[in-house]
Amino acid sequence: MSAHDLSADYVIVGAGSSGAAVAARLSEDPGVSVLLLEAGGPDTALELHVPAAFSKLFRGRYDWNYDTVPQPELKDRTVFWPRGKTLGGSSSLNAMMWIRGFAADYDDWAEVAGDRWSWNALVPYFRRAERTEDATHPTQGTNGAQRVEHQRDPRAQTAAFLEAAIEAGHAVTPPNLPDHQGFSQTMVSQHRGARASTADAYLRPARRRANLRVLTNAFVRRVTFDSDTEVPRATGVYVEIGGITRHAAARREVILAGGAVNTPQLLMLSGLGSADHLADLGIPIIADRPGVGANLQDHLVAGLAPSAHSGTLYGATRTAELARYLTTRRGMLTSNVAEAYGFVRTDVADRTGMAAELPDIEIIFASAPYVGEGLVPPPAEGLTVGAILLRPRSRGTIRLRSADPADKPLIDPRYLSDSEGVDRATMLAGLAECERLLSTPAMRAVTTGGWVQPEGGEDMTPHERAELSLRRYSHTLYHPVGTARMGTDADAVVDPELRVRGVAGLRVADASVIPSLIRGHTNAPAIVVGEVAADLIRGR
Ligand SMILES: Cc1cc2nc3c(=O)[nH]c(=O)nc-3n(C[C@H](O)[C@H](O)[C@H](O)COP(=O)(O)OP(=O)(O)OC[C@H]3O[C@@H](n4cnc5c(N)ncnc54)[C@H](O)[C@@H]3O)c2cc1C
Repeated sequence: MSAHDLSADYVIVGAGSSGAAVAARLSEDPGVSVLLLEAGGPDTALELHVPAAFSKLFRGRYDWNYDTVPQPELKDRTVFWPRGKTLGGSSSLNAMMWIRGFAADYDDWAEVAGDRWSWNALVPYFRRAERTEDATHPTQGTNGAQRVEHQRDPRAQTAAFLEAAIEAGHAVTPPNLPDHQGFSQTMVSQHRGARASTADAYLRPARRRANLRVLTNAFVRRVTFDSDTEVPRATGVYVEIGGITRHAAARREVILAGGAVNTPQLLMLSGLGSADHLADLGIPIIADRPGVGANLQDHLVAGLAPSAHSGTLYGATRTAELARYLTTRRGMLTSNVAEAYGFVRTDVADRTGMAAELPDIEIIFASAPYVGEGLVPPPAEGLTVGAILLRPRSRGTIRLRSADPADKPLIDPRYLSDSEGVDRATMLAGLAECERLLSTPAMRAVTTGGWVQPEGGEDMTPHERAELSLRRYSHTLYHPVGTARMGTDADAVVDPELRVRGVAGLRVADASVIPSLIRGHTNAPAIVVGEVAADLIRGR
């Protein structure tokens, strides 16, 4: 590849959790050339690497800075949706929680996309991806690309929370078991107290390869097709670099890895989507694929933030903490904030027939009051105990605002919109469990009885606090998936080999293909999707 020639065997769009893995694996073969195009800049800034600083990146230059459309069930609020825009993508901006979910979640994928996506079939990919410190289960990798480590300096309140879980009758278990998971201290995608993104895990070790070219500040506008063939064939992408739009030609395939918001946006801009929607915007149709941008699922979280005695991350911005971090990589700044979590099954799961022994709520614990969607610094010493809706029934959409690639897409997760109200009932049951945990002796010992959020919570009933927390303060846990769903059925956007139906030479490899949300967090499965995609492309 010469400096001016933008052609390659494989053109990959997006250097995020999945895209970095695909690029690194494909370029292991010196016989093929790989061009990785990333819209964001390089990941050199210090704040990308200091764990506790992650929410300081929100609405900054490394964030696509999205907001949803108003959500009727959340008092018509818009919800802030950050997405990483740099090498590593959202793995460079995320909260570093490594939580793989349950084996049953992946077996659900296999139900719609075939056995290749079952838990048993994916275990070798988890093992290939992970480098786990003190692995406790044979399905955990110890020699893979991605560091998964213990926190170096968890807060004392985190131990109190795990004690509270036991007092409330829950089991404390090792993290990342395939089933029967209880409460655990979070393992993190970090190495020695610093963030370990997929740029660290996959791209840095591959950077000297002559056959891998990574371009940053390269904004892809759309995929190009040769429509003279029987089935339109992807020939490359138009990419804007330094204000100039150029064509990057793919000799073999184009692989979209722009994430669950930008990948459906790119597909629609390229003429793949609902024919009516594209026609409204004057976009020439390559294939009528109504599934593009549909099936959007996200994890909603609603937190309660009691006031706490000292020692929370409220103190993390002190100069002494920065000095400690820079000299020893220890102290509060190594925290990923959400230092513990646990899985619970509410009585709603029993009523609605969720398979036995599986949770419908994750309780998340942060040793700081996570308020204002993370956009404001902790206002006081406090904690957060929140409920995450693990398996939402509500489904939303990504749609284009216009035919201009620079326009932000319309994001409508339709939170809590399921007709039977199961999502809302589950969240309220989850918040009741948060209150139960907060009333244990272990939590009472570290909290003051006052409230940071909801403000004035001491004068409210638990139900009033739950209602406020859900309607006024709930927000995304940043886990959108499903907008270019894989499956064997005709409505699926991609087939089980991740090839976009209706065209040739185009695959999707990112969180968009995930057909249903896991009971966990989405970085690990996004990386695994990238690992599998590379094998599929290599014909393995
Ligand atoms: C604030 C935040 C906190 C989170 N916390 C956690 C957590 O603690 N644990 C966890 O497991 N998950 C977490 N997640 C979710 C997890 O990080 C994502 O699910 C995962 O990174 C998604 O991977 P992806 O490859 O699908 O997309 P991304 O990693 O978002 O990658 C997409 C890449 O494509 C690039 N791109 C997009 N459009 C274009 C274009 N047109 N041209 C060129 N490049 C483009 C983007 O800039 C980006 O680099 C969090 C996410 C966020 C945002």
